[in-house]
Amino acid sequence: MNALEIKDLSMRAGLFSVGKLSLTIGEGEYFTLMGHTGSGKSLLLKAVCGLARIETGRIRIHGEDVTELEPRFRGVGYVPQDGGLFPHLSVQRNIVFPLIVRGLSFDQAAAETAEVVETLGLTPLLDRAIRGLSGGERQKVALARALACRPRLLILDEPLCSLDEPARYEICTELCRVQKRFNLATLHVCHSRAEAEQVSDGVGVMHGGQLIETGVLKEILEESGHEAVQRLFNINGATL
Ligand SMILES: Nc1ncnc2c1ncn2[C@@H]1O[C@H](COP(=O)(O)OP(=O)(O)OP(=O)(O)O)[C@@H](O)[C@H]1O
Repeated sequence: MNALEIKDLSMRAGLFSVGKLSLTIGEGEYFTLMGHTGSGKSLLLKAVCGLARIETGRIRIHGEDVTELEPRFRGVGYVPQDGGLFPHLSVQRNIVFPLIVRGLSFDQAAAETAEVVETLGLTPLLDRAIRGLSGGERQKVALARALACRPRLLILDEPLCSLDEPARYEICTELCRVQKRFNLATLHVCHSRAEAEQVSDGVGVMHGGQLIETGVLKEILEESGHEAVQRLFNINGATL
């Protein structure tokens, strides 16, 4: 069974429109969504999370039609572009937050998230304030919070854009490890070819609200005839 199936999705935001767009992500697959700024990547992620209204189409997660479901019932772990952490709460309070909202006590939520905290090496940081954390540490906390509810699908919107190359490489390695550990299908928006090469099983390229390429990155780089793809990856001297 596929982890995510998007069929004939269309949506609007102001003057911008997306679609009709179809995309399938397999069980345990790490799928990276790329494209120039303003091509509709974040809108698509928000539609899958249930945070943006769609006009047509269906969204299925592990076979269940979630098109009409509220975000909290979709089983999606979402890391937004800015991480979305609560600055006034400690690291641990941030991580357990989604479980507290669902009615668990703090102790239950702490026990439930212990494995994720341990896997991401966050135990020494649990009592720290968000304010003093490095960019990489914040990204790990945001990731732990997204994993807290044991999602069926992980969605990451440019989670590493504020990091320098070594930190990005380290977190990418960590991401891959966690993703494989939990066999979690992942949809990850990124702008970095190096990042996409490091983590992806499959890649999609968006342009003007359309998904213009999907497949293995190496083949897209070698074979795509789309000018927008060639510009995105600076192929044949085409520049951004
Ligand atoms: N609420 C909104 N109202 C009006 N226009 C919107 C709204 N949300 C998004 N848009 C427009 O839709 C287009 C696509 O936005 P989106 O955030 O999906 O781009 P993106 O591909 O994620 O870009 P980036 O890589 O810069 O994050 C943009 O032109 C944006 O200005």
